[in-house]
Amino acid sequence: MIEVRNLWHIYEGRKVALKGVNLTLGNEIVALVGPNGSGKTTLAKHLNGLLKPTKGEVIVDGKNTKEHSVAELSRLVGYVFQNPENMFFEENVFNEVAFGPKNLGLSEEEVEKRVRWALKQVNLEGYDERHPYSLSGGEKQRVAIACMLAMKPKYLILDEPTTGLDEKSAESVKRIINNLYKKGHGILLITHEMELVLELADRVVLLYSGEKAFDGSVQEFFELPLREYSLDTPSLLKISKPLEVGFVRNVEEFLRVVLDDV
Ligand SMILES: Nc1ncnc2c1ncn2[C@@H]1O[C@H](COP(=O)(O)OP(=O)(O)OP(=O)(O)O)[C@@H](O)[C@H]1O
Repeated sequence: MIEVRNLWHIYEGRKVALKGVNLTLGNEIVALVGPNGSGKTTLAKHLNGLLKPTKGEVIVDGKNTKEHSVAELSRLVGYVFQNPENMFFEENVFNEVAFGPKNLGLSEEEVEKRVRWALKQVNLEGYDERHPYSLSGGEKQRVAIACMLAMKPKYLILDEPTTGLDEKSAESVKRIINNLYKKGHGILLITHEMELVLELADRVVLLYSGEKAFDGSVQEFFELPLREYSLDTPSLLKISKPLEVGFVRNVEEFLRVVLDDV
């Protein structure tokens, strides 16, 4: 369990980015949403100790982030940044994914085992020799997820994992996220894509001006006046509301309800 207790973050230059945020993350998919500048990235960076609280505390499976290094916390909390390709620096996929486990000081055999396992999780077996920059956007995103998985973290933070991907790649990344959740990972999904929230999340946390404005179910979230928070309503809900089909999470559910009524 990750527990964020009364977390304040004030950047140098005195920008108050988080104002007393409380949050828990267990084995669930929590969507972290909010307008630009509301504090999402700042909050996420606290979960693996990249930032330390100005006030309050963050406890990851009993470890207070103030008392543990980023290296230690990264074993527990993996973070896939937005536009991960900016972080690739090895000449092939195998070495890219092996980089983290090697740094943990694992044996060559264990490193290879982890790389093979991680690439399998994201359906990139056989991509070992490919140059990371030669891959498509979706494949790069999957390599970035594999890099993180190879560290075997319990919790995953994914920052805009499907933004900029074509539909097929986005579907594949969504499937991977769902599988990881089913395997027992806690997942924090930072996104501006409300379709993704509707389809994948168990719970939604809305930040507004550094404060938690909402923390609850996906259905309750989509009943909020989202425009006031500069957020959109997914097209599926715009269509389904006037048809009074109730709350549906994806096109298949929508069709099932609509066709049942015919
Ligand atoms: N290193 C920094 N120094 C000073 N202020 C910062 C720094 N990083 C972020 N901020 C400010 O803190 C506030 C929260 O920023 P943050 O990046 O956490 O928001 P966000 O919700 O992730 O935004 P976006 O959706 O645009 O990525 C913003 O006002 C931002 O300008």
